[in-house]
Amino acid sequence: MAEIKLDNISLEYPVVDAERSFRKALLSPLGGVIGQKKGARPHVRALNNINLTVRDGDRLGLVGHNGAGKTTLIKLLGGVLQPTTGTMSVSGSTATLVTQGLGVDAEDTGYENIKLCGLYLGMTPREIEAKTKEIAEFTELGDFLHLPVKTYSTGMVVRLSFAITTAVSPEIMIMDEGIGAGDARFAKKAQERFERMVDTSKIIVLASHSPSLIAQLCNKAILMSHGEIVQSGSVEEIQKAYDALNAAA
Ligand SMILES: Nc1ncnc2c1ncn2[C@@H]1O[C@H](COP(=O)(O)OP(=O)(O)OP(=O)(O)O)[C@@H](O)[C@H]1O
Repeated sequence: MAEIKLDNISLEYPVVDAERSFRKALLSPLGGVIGQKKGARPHVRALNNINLTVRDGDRLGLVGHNGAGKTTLIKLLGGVLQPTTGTMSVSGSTATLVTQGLGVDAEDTGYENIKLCGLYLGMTPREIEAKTKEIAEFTELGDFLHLPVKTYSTGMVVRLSFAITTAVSPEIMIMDEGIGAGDARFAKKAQERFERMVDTSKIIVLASHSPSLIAQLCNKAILMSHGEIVQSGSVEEIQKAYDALNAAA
């Protein structure tokens, strides 16, 4: 059984070189909570006292304003960030799908990137070897896969990173804004592959500003604001609450 459990999670980013902009930033209506303890560096409290349980069958959408803490929560769930306080447990194989920041290295060839990104995604070297041919075919990049990624167009990089990230079959999919899918023809076959991955996963957590993407992929949602969960419920309820929040702002 797959499960994610967060107990009283808070996460603070230390702010380096903040003295100059600190006062101005205090006035901002967006973002997390900026604070400074006596004698310590300023910090941004991006997540504040988060309690959340996500179970098998849950497809959870994260909704909220810029700087609400969605990406930070995604990075925490993906193991990229550690909480400052609180405890987190994740049971189930997890893949974090972000097009940007997947770790595609422009100096390396397509094939080298398949190996390296495969490792980031939690595949074993043996699994990567077994999947390389299929990933390569799916990209349709042919001999370009022997060349450094810096020789690719933007769409070619998207094809490569999409093919790699969707080669895994995780129990838990963590996603920021969905994943890009290249030109129209590639987008069609990418959609099918992505849907297969969604169907076979047990838990999805998706942060997005797109109401239609959330409605398409999620069966529940939480509304975040200033690093806190302010409401949880059905996708419809949360979209309504978010619209109301925006209308009041
Ligand atoms: N590396 C960092 N260093 C310092 N503060 C950061 C860093 N990354 C994010 N923050 C702060 O943490 C807070 C939450 O940011 P986060 O990126 O999680 O928000 P978000 O909800 O994903 O926003 P968006 O919708 O704009 O992507 C913001 O106040 C932001 O300024």
